[in-house]
Amino acid sequence: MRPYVYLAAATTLDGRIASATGYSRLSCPIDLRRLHELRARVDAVIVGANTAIVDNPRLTVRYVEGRNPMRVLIDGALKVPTSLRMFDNSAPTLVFTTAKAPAEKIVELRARGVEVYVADGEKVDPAWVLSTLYQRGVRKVLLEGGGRTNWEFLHRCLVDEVVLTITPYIFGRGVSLVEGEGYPTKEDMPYSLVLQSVKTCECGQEVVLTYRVQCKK
Ligand SMILES: NC(=O)C1=CN([C@@H]2O[C@H](COP(=O)(O)OP(=O)(O)OC[C@H]3O[C@@H](n4cnc5c(N)ncnc54)[C@H](O)[C@@H]3O)[C@@H](O)[C@H]2O)C=CC1
Ligand SMILES: Nc1nc(O)c(N)c(N[C@@H]2O[C@H](COP(=O)(O)O)[C@@H](O)[C@H]2O)n1
Repeated sequence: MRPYVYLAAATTLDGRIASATGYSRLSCPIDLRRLHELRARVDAVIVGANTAIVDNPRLTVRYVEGRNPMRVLIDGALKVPTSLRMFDNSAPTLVFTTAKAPAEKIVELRARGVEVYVADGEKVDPAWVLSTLYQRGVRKVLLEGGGRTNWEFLHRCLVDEVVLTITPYIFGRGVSLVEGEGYPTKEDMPYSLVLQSVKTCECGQEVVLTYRVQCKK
């Protein structure tokens, strides 16, 4: 069993979630409130190591009333600094890593109240992350990127809904919504995307698309 998984992101018109320099502040304030409403509705929010390093996110609920979700970091080599804001104790925080992680970093994080799970293999299996969260009572998860982590979940059909805000920018280069090995044709995609809703943001410049992800298997 696994939780229901939302993938949320803001992209430019050319599908980037960040510029080549890592700049990613795309959403308008109204869209950020929508994101925080979603955070308040889920039990856990997941990010990958690069997002944690580049954005140093808090991953808390601040722009609306609501409880903070559990924060989950996936970082196979545990390359993030232990000074990240997400380790500040303002919400329960879990790290999924592998035996490649420096032992002293694991000790330090555990001493600071962060729960660290160490996978057996070379990589962290996203299905294992989700089943572990489910066993802990997590029923809804928000995947907040970045591109590589989005691929890791989408490629395995572990996302149920994509909530995408299209913003009026074009970067030309940078990090795409999904960064993986890719598919040669649309037929090779292991899932179909079914449009659920199209909403113009109250700011008048952004469009929020919601797609259901249907696994082909
Ligand atoms: N505009 C938006 O909505 C958002 C933008 N971003 C941007 O995305 C960029 C980062 O994206 P990416 O570079 O694609 O990196 P990412 O944030 O997806 O992190 C990838 C890293 O996470 C770890 N990781 C992920 N899955 C793993 C697995 N299964 N096993 C082991 N380790 C795993 C690895 O260290 C991997 O190198 C940042 O610039 C950030 O600002 C991130 C989230 C939302
Ligand atoms: N939905 C969305 N829109 C944007 O414009 C964004 N930049 C992001 N980024 C995500 O939010 C995290 C920052 O969270 P805090 O404000 O620090 O709580 C960032 O790391 C991305 O996961 N998302």
